Amino acid sequence: MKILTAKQTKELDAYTIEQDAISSINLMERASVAFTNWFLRKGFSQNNRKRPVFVFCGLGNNGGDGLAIARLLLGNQYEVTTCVVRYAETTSADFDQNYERLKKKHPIIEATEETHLPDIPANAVVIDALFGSGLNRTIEGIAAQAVKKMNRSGATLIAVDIASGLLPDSLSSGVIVRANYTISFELPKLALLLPHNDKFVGSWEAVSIGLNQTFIDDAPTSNYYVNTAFAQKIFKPRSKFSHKGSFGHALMIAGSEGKMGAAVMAVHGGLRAGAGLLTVHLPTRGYNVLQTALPEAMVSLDAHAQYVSNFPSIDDKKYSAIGIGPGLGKHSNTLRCLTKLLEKAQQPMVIDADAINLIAENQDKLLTNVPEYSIFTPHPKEFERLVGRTSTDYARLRTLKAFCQKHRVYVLLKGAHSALATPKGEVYFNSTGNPGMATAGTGDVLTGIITGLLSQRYTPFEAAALGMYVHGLAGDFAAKAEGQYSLMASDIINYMGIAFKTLENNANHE
Ligand SMILES: NC(=O)C1=CN([C@@H]2O[C@H](COP(=O)(O)OP(=O)(O)OC[C@H]3O[C@@H](n4cnc5c(N)ncnc54)[C@H](O)[C@@H]3O)[C@@H](O)[C@H]2O)[C@H](O)CC1
Ligand SMILES: [K+]
Repeated sequence: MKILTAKQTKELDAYTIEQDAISSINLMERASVAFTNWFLRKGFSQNNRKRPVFVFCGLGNNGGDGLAIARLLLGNQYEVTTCVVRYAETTSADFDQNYERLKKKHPIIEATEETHLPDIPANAVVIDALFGSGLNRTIEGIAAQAVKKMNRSGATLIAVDIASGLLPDSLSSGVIVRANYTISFELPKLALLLPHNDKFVGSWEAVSIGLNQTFIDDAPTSNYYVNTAFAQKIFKPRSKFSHKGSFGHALMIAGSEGKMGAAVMAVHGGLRAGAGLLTVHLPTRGYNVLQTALPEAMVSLDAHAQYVSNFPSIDDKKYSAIGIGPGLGKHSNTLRCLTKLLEKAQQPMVIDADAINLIAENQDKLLTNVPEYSIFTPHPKEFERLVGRTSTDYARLRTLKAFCQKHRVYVLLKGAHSALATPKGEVYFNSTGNPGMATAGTGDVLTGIITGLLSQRYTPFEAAALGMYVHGLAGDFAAKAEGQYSLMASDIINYMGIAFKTLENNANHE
């Protein structure tokens, strides 16, 4: 799914009106109906009574949506208080039409100064329709006072399209609505996916309003959203005649004294992701642990007991994918081993954890030897070690894209909505996952999954995108069953089967 800019969204809106024989007022009605349907599904009742609804409207089309939504909710027997915040003289034509329609049957509060703003009880549901994608500067005056009042109310705040004050695709400042929910029209906006905006976005959903698909398909963008449909397209179901040789042989180089569990997690992830064969290379002291935990894996033993200091021959292309990093440690011999491996390796690798840290600490020597199209899987701290500090989410995205373009690698920056950047400078944001997954070992599982997929001849991009999606989906299933608090990395492994099965089932029904 594509993520478009505010400017493109406006063009998309206009194109749909022109091409699809729908008037802008009817498109507004569609958007308002889509919002209201979502609202009605949620219900927003307390003790079997509908909670009071307060709608705050601006003067543009976002405000027009608010007026239409107020009308639709009145029709569904909600008790609605509507307030138009008169921060300027001019109003949009579609705002005017919806204003007249609503005013005929419902009183509208006009707020030109703070004392006019209605008091909001804490049990209310507030619909924020002050500004949408047309916002182009910080909010001031009576509109800012309205935002502050909403934020102070303790009520549930729902943003129409986007929280007022939040710019869709650039850095925002000033007062911003702290929404609990955001209902974005048609496509997600970049701002919804960035960590620092979480408090303004809440949980969000994109609802379809039937905007023109040809325009969307043709629109240039470098930002994408990896949803189920996207992952489904990448997923390859197995054919009847496949055998374990069809799914490659993965090599995982991992583990050090006290961190052998990381190797176990990674290997487990790789096997559950369907690697035909998997050899793990690890320090001798990890042998019993590994073979006991995972008899399905083969083991290549290092020359050293406590850390990795060498690696098995990769000359004969025996391994269709190599992953390195989980629990590796940063011993000087391990650094020497990684240096040699990078010199030798001809194929893209999956590079995680201490392998990233070692590369970060020895950039001049190591970075140029990383095989093209390798996949780095850093968490934000590891990424910072690699590229330095960045001051905002937008600056970090720019740095991420530039790093991938310069070194011709993929970087999967982990977090809520993990961001997979490509050598072309595109970014693919993940749709799956939950805060329960911020716990020990989940990154090792991800490295294993991606290595396992890479070994089955998914391209590096496909392996990374599908891997991050399935990892998050398994985490979501695990959280549903076990709750987010107690979720452990091994739960993700346990739910990987169900995650893959959803893709298998859908593929079979196509
Ligand atoms: N995208 C779609 O296909 C549809 C979108 N709809 C809704 O329309 C809004 C966008 O509406 P627009 O009139 O362009 O802008 P806003 O309502 O967000 O803002 C109004 C107006 O206010 C001016 N302005 C901007 N920033 C400020 C500020 N800080 N202070 C004062 N005034 C400001 C500016 O001139 C804006 O134009 C979209 O979000 C959807 O909710 C349609 O209903 C359906 C299709
Ligand atoms: K809004």
